[in-house]
Amino acid sequence: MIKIGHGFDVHRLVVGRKLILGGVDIAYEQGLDGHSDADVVAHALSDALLGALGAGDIGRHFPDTDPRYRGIDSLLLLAEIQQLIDQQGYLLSNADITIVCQQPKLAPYLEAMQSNFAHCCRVQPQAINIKATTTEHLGYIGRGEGIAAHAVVLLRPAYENK
Ligand SMILES: Nc1ccn([C@@H]2O[C@H](COP(=O)(O)O)[C@@H](O)[C@H]2O)c(=O)n1
Ligand SMILES: C[C@@]1(CO)OP(=O)(O)OP(=O)(O)OC[C@H]1O
Repeated sequence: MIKIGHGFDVHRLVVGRKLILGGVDIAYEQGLDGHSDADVVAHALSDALLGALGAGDIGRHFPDTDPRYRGIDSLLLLAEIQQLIDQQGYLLSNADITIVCQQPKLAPYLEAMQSNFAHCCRVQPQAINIKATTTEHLGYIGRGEGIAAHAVVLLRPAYENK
């Protein structure tokens, strides 16, 4: 049986933090606030994968009250989630991700994010599609108060008998 999952996350932009998206360190005057590295794109993908597994969300697996996750690289969390997918006998078929961000321009960084996610999830880069869009200056994202990301994934059985 194939399984679908959806993930959504938002983090606030603040001065004095690095901007890490999809594991890529992006040159910008603000970064995302959070207990972890606040990689909103990795979090949306992680939630989509956990959703497809029927395994809750990243807050349940990696609570923001746990000092082990302070400042953690969210790609490490994604790699742990990939282990759960392996254990349940599934493979990632494809992921489609949309980053909602007024600024900065993300197009130059999308390929590096794709490569990071493909490495963590052990798939070909073509299985991971990442898009960026603004909100045409509307709302909290348009005012530059934060960045959001959406992800949908399909998992397929690794073995014939599932
Ligand atoms: N942070 C962003 C947002 C968008 N892009 C690219 O610009 C294109 C146009 O964006 P609209 O919101 O005006 O539709 C979009 O398709 C992306 O290719 C970007 O690089 N960084
Ligand atoms: C991964 C975690 C760990 O603290 O990251 P945060 O930076 O707190 O990000 P959020 O998306 O609010 O919740 C997920 C958390 O579990």
